[in-house]
Amino acid sequence: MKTAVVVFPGSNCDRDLAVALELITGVKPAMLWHDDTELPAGLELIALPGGFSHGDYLRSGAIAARAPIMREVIEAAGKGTPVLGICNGFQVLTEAGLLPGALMRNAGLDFVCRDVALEVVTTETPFTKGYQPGETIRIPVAHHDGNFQADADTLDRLEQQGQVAFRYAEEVNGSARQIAGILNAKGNVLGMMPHPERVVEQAHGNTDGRKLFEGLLNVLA
Ligand SMILES: NC(=O)CC[C@H](N)C(=O)O
Repeated sequence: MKTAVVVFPGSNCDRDLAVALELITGVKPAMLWHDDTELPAGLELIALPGGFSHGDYLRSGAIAARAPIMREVIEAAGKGTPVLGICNGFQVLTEAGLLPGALMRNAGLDFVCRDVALEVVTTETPFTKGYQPGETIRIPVAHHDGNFQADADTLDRLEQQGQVAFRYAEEVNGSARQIAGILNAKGNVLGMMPHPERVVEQAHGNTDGRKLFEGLLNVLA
């Protein structure tokens, strides 16, 4: 299984994501830098980590979305390569136009850093097939710009087409319709604010994030 983690100036969850991917695949991911201009051949997953790319200046993810490597990520996503964006990675994906909507400042204006309950809305995707439909899981969040917003037509479309992957089962940040993670129309790009890579082994206190990577990486029994 060939995976890659894209690192931007200010990313800070890249190592945790790399450790999770190596734990589950047994292979170290390629670590790509934002101004790289080529992807390694045969990638089966491109992962965009959390953090504060470019200090969250302008808007979170806006500058990173215009990095040279993102041209390649956009092209690969268009050809069907799975792309996973976590937290700042989700912000980058919306800013790059790979996912609709925007991540606004949290409704309470606070940085929210805690475990939250999530409903797995669809299991019909490579990212969520390791879960049971409607399952409630606990995954940590850590963000100040996690308030997902889109116009009503877009929100309706996301819901009707099965593009809502995760919903908060409690109030977290003011997100429209409690949306915590969405897919693109093709289903090969997932952005989510919670951090599954932070809960993949018992030492983390819970392993609810592990099934996301296992399902995605086809190592479920
Ligand atoms: N953990 C993260 O990725 C933080 C994301 C983002 N920069 C925010 O605080 O909104």
